[in-house]
Amino acid sequence: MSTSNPSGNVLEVRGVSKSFNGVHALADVDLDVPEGSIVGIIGPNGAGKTTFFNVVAGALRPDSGHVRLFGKDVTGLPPHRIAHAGMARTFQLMRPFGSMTARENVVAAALTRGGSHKDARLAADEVIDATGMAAWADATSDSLHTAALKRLELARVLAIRPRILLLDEVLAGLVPAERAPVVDLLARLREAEGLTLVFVEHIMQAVMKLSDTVVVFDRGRVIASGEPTEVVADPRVVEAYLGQELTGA
Ligand SMILES: Nc1ncnc2c1ncn2[C@@H]1O[C@H](COP(=O)(O)OP(=O)(O)OP(=O)(O)O)[C@@H](O)[C@H]1O
Repeated sequence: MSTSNPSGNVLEVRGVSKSFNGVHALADVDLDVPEGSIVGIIGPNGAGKTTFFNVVAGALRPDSGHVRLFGKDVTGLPPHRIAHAGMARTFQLMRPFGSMTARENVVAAALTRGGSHKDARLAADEVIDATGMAAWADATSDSLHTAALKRLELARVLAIRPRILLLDEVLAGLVPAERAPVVDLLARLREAEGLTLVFVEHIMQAVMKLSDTVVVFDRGRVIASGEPTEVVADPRVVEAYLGQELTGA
């Protein structure tokens, strides 16, 4: 798929709405994600953040609106077609193959890019090192604790070598000492490989550190968007989200 997209945006979302039984999970959402940028999405529980990822990644068809990826309209395409175009995502609930080792799960992800088993094993070794999984990479996935599963989920999507990555709360369940290496890795991948990243996160330290742009969802709408320091000072954002969240972050 071409990168010669005149807008310079990897992802463009226009007027996307999605309702469930009359509940507006998304209401007329617009979002631009420039190539190589990091966009942090925040908002209270039920604001529509996961629904947004589901629509963008093809798991849900929007009721109206459009999603463009690398300049091409991908609205309503199935997830595998969108993945093939260069987008990968993580899930809040991780679904590794439990009887396989962590390493085998990462190799399986790398194989989805095509190429040989040998290439997939090399790619897996690289992300296993980068995500700090080496010590337990040969444990079966169903024996892993939450922090390890989070790392595995991240390694799995990185092994796919996406051009744009959607991360849904990859830091939740990690203690602060475990979060820093993941945040550093994401920053490095953007610098080294030009990875474009859109991430949903409640850990505000990470949001402030990583994001070029912070987008705030509330009741299905984007209520603020802009530079991190400006957005967190916006009274609407404090009222909708940060007032309660900052005390617990
Ligand atoms: N499959 C579904 N069926 C019915 N309602 C749904 C479904 N998915 C989401 N919703 C509703 O849509 C709204 C947005 O939910 P969503 O999970 O997108 O929010 P969120 O911002 O990701 O929340 P959280 O931070 O808790 O993950 C909520 O009211 C939720 O109950």
